Amino acid sequence: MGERPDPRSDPRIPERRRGLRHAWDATGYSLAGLRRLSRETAARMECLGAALGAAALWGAGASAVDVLVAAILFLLLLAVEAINTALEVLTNRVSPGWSEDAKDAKDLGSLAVGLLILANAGWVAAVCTGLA
Ligand SMILES: Nc1ncnc2c1ncn2[C@@H]1O[C@H](COP(=O)(O)OP(=O)(O)OP(=O)(O)O)[C@@H](O)[C@H]1O
Repeated sequence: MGERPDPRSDPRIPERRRGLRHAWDATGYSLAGLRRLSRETAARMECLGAALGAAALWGAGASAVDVLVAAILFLLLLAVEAINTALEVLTNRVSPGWSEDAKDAKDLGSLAVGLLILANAGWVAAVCTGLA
């Protein structure tokens, strides 16, 4: 069996640095991820939903704690959407044709996002109706 080429020898992959420089680099990579996520229609729709939810919470006179919980749930949704997008990108790369595994991977990622959308909508509905 032939040896695999070391991907780190590709000059487009930045070298790993240590300490504060590592944290600085990681922040840059996260911002690059945010730019990539902003190209996803689903992420844009979720931001629109968050804006509508914020308006509903404001109209219902939600407390600061209610708004904090809603904000944390929304950040969790964006985080899972980012991981789902990464999963889709990798799935398309590994399995460009139809496969049961690709279907499972994408459907499960979709389920994770769907559950968090339910949690977000449920929380806003509970606050607005006085249940929470
Ligand atoms: N390679 C594949 N093999 C089998 N089924 C697939 C494959 N690609 C997609 N699917 C099926 O099609 C569905 C939609 O896939 P798609 O890639 O369009 O994702 P999506 O959830 O619409 O993503 P997005 O709209 O965020 O890009 C998947 O959930 C899966 O059921």
